[in-house]
Amino acid sequence: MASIALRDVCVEFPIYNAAGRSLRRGLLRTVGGGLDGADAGVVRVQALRNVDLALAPGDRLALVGHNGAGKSTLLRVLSGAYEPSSGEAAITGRVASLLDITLGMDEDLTGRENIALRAAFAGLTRRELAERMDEIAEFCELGAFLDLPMRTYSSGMALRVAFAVSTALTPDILLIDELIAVGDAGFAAKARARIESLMDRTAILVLASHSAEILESYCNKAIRMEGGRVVAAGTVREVVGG
Ligand SMILES: Nc1ncnc2c1ncn2[C@@H]1O[C@H](COP(=O)(O)OP(=O)(O)OP(=O)(O)O)[C@@H](O)[C@H]1O
Repeated sequence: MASIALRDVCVEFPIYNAAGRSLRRGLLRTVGGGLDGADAGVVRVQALRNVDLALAPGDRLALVGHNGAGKSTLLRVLSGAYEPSSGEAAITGRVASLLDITLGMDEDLTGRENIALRAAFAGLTRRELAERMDEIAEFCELGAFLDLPMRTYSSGMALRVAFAVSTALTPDILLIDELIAVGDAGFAAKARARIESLMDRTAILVLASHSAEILESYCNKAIRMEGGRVVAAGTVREVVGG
């Protein structure tokens, strides 16, 4: 069964070449996170501080907070991309994350080869991939381009491939950092429908967004982050409005 349990999770990024006073002062004025400059020459950005979170099937969590509050860092901990610097993160279930979706695509491989590579990373078996390849290829609407190296693609074409494969499998846990429009108007409508269907089918959804309207339509609970901490939790209306 899908579940997320974070206990006292902290994530910090040590920055080793930030000894200069002006840089340090500059960093201290930044919008989010938190800084601990205790060690000589090392500034530590505290991206998450003592975060506790428990989610079960049926939970659709909205992540709210200003730029730099820690939302993306939290999503990356949930995706397994970041290990907590301290505390514990226990994530059970197959995770699909729509974060940095084009990251790791190899420009020298064809779109089809990149799909196979990404599918393998996402945990699809060869058989699952074989069953889904035609549908993924069709969804991209790239015709013969799918068998050309991705360096011949426009950025929108690369995004179509990344999006199609990232959304090809029903996950237990779905992580989304802003619902971005993918491609031109026609493709964007098709992409939104595909994400909505995925959101309906996943057991747990975590969605970070700056849009109250989007969060209210898709989520049933919310947390607000500030300086890497969870500062409020409740219904979407309470947290987004507060
Ligand atoms: N790789 C990194 N190295 C150093 N600091 C980082 C790194 N990633 C994030 N941070 C810092 O951690 C803090 C939280 O950043 P994060 O990206 O999680 O915020 P966010 O809430 O997602 O913001 P946004 O709404 O702008 O996407 C910020 O202060 C940011 O500068």
